[in-house]
Amino acid sequence: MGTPARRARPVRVLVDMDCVLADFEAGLLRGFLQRFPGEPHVPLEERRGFYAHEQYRALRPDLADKVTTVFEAPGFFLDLEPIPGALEAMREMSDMQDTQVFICTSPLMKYDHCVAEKYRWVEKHLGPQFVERIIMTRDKTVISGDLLIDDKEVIQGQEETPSWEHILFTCCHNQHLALPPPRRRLRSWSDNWREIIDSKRGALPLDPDGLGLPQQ
Ligand SMILES: O=c1ccn([C@@H]2O[C@H](COP(=O)(O)O)[C@@H](O)[C@H]2O)c(=O)[nH]1
Ligand SMILES: [Mg+2]
Repeated sequence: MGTPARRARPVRVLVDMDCVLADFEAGLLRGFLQRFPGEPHVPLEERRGFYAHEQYRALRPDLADKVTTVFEAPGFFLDLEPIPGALEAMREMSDMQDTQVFICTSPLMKYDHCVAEKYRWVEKHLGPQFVERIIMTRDKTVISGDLLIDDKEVIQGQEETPSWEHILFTCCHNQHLALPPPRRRLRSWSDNWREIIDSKRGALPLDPDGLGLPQQ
C-alpha cells in the first residue's frame, strides 16, 4: 500500500462589497446630483483617490459634507446597483470545488443605516446563504484568506503581513494607477478571476488533517 494521496485545503477568497459587488460610485454620483442639483460634481471618469469626499473637498470645501450626507442617508446602500457580472461570479465561485467565498466589507463609522442595509443588500441580491458569509470589519488585515479582491489601493491595519494577496479591483477612482509588480488587478468580473483563484491552488500547503483521496 502506498502513501495515501492528500488533498490541498480550499482556497479562501475574500470579496469586498463597495465598488466590487455594489456600485457605490455610481450610486453616490446619482444621489449627489439628485440632492444637490446645480452644485459642481466630479464625473466618474475624473474620480481619483479612494475617498470621494476628499476629492469633493478639493473641489470646494463645503462639498465634502454634502457628498457625505448622500452615503450616510437611509436607503443609500440598499439601493446600490450590482456591479456588472458580480452576482453571477459570486454564485459560480461559491459553487467551485475547494473554494470558500466570503464577503469582506467595511462599515461606515456612522453605521446607523449602513450595516443593516449591507446585510439586506446581500440577502436581496445573493440570498441568505451569502448572508452567512458576510464579514464586516474596519480592519481587513486581521481576516485570514488567500485572496482579497478589493478596489481600495492600499489596505492597512493592525496586521503588517496579511495572509491574503490583495487583487485590486478596477474602479473609476483607481483605474489610472500603475501597480508595481507583482501586484495584480482584476479589471472587471469579465476578467480572469478564475485563473487568479486557480493560481493559489498549487501554492497552498497541504491540509495537515487532509483526507486521503480514495485509493484507486
Ligand atoms: O468617499 C468615501 C467612500 C467610501 N467610504 C466608505 O469606506 C468604506 C469602504 O468600504 P470597503 O469595504 O473598503 O469597500 C465604506 O464604508 C464606504 O462607505 C467613505 O467613507 N468615503
Ligand atoms: Mg470597496
